[in-house]
Amino acid sequence: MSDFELNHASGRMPLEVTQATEGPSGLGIGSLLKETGHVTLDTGFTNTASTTSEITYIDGDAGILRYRGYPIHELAEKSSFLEVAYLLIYGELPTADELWSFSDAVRNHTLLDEKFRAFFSAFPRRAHPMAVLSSAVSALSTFYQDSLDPFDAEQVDRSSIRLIAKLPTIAAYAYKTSIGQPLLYPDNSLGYVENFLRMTFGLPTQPYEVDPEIVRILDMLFILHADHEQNCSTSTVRLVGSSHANLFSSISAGVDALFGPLHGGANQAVLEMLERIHESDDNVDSFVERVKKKEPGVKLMGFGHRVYRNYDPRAAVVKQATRQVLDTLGKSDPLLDLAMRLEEVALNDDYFIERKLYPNVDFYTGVIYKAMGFPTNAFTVLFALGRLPGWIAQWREMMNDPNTKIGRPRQVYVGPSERHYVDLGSR
Ligand SMILES: CC(=O)SCCNC(=O)CCNC(=O)[C@H](O)C(C)(C)COP(=O)(O)OP(=O)(O)OC[C@H]1O[C@@H](n2cnc3c(N)ncnc32)[C@H](O)[C@@H]1OP(=O)(O)O
Ligand SMILES: O=C([O-])CC(=O)C(=O)O
Repeated sequence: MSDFELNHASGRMPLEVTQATEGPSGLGIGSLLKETGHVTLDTGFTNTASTTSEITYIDGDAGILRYRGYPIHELAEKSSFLEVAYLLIYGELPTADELWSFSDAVRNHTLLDEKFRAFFSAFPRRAHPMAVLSSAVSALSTFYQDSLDPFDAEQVDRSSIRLIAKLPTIAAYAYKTSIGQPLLYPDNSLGYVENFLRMTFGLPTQPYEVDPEIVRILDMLFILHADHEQNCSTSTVRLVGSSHANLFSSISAGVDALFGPLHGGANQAVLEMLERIHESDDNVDSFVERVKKKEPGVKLMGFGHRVYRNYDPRAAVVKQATRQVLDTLGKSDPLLDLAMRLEEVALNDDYFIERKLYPNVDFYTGVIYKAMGFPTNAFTVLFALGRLPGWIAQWREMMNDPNTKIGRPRQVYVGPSERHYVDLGSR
């Protein structure tokens, strides 16, 4: 019997606690418990690795991000989203033939079952698109019962392709339903992003035209979002998958985790924050003062990151792209000037400097999505479309790792010690 079990059996406080930074190095939690009787308390996993991984490398102090070894700015400049999806999932850049086959497989699966289309009209008009997306992804498993075995490589490949192919269709249909417009079938003569934009903004009676520069920039934004190692949603995908839940269920859980404003939902929250500042008497300086006073609910959204203690390399690329999109569309947006002013004030203020708070990937994306015509509540869906290959790659890596165990953190119990039931009449 281990110390831990003895403690429990005697009814004393069950666990001694070791701070994450002080625990003996090189021991997994199982062995840590066996050898020391101590468990690591690390709320928020600030210093606990949940896995080894070959997919994404981040050096948060140096502002470095690489997918499978390739620097993010090279991929953003030279690659395409489907190529990056292949790289993340299979570990190598595809040859021309491999990319063609992969893209062709995706093209062949963009359609949703007719019965599935009816699903969208069941939601209330004002349903948040992330809630619709998560439900719809979960529901995919009911249509594709032939590809749910997490240990059958061919089935996993089929589910991966289906997800990548159908997510844009689902996202577009969630939007169309919310504004009461008819759903368009995918047009598989178009590229991945153009097809998505057409299903989102096109009308059955009119030809759809979009500037290729807008397509390129949205494709690049998807690349920038495609993976970020063990973030909240990816860890959720892994945790759910660790119980051997199928890929659709695991990804649906990832969508839910992404929804929150501290994670992917920050892109929506940033735009709402900018609009509130713009429409109110609050100017940038007084808003920043309120943030620093930590008024309840007042944060500089789109700032701060658990891993980056230096500028998020993606934020720099997004900032530059914001200007390009506005120029391409011949638009201006006072919210961009406001965001730049907020950034300047924050980056010169001791509160943010001491805490190493910089703009993250979500700070500028909202201004771009707004200029492209997306409603604010659709922004996080765009993040999900980008993050999908990363979720899939991480889930597959975990399933193929012989060391994977069901994810099951321990706790430090701080409730009452044993006490005895008191009859209702005596309380
Ligand atoms: C895609 C992504 O998920 S990127 C992140 C998107 N989220 C956001 O933009 C929301 C705003 N940012 C945040 O809430 C946080 O910075 C997070 C969630 C991203 C990271 O959280 P953590 O790593 O747990 O950092 P934590 O919340 O402990 O912050 C450290 C300190 O900086 C402060 N801080 C962190 N972010 C912010 C912010 N955006 N505005 C004001 N203060 C902040 C905290 O209040 C804390 O101050 P303290 O030391 O005085 O208590
Ligand atoms: O890594 C994180 O904690 C958040 C995230 O997903 C990202 O920045 O893309």
